[in-house]
Amino acid sequence: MKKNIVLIGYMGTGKSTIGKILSKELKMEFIDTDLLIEKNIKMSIKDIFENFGEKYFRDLESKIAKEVSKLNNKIISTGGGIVLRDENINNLKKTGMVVLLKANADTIYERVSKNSDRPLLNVENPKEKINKMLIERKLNYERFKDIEIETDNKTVNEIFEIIKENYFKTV
Ligand SMILES: Nc1ncnc2c1ncn2[C@@H]1O[C@H](COP(=O)(O)OP(=O)(O)OP(=O)(O)O)[C@@H](O)[C@H]1O
Ligand SMILES: O=C(O)C1=C[C@@H](O)[C@@H](O)[C@H](O)C1
Ligand SMILES: [Mg+2]
Repeated sequence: MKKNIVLIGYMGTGKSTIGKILSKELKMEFIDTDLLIEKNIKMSIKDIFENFGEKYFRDLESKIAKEVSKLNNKIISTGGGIVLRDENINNLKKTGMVVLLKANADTIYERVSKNSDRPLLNVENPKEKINKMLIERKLNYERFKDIEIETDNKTVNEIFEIIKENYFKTV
């Protein structure tokens, strides 16, 4: 029974992209908490935010975090705000190695600009919002990590290799 690999970090740091590679290469099932929420409620995250508000989304997210924490041998890519509630990340840490993916605001802005499906960044000045949120959330992201990776100047393959190496040291 192997530990999960749990990917945390701000939007656009590559959690879903790296998660899929880890899943394929390590032959561990891939779970994306954002996708799981959308599948369960049959609604996009954008529509959940618009129709029911952020609190409703966060409650769904906490429920999912608790559920997936019961699993083993999975690659779990999380929503960027999973660290906003201690209970979520405490649950995930029990069965998983927590990998924090980091990127600076310019890199994030460039990466998320390709896709406008992120309700919290649907504002007049997304770059300013990214900067503000990175500062507000810094401690939440840092507190629970087992390892952290700066992704700005790394290819997805380099990031994969770092996670793999660390993972096999711990299991
Ligand atoms: N190391 C990298 N180098 C270059 N591009 C990257 C890297 N990692 C991710 N990307 C690109 O950045 C974009 C965002 O990546 P991804 O969707 O995986 O982020 P995320 O952390 O899952 O975001 P969210 O929290 O919003 O779900 C994608 O277009 C992806 O191809
Ligand atoms: O950083 C956040 O708060 C979010 C990140 C996305 O993954 C989604 O979970 C949602 O758009 C909220
Ligand atoms: Mg994602």
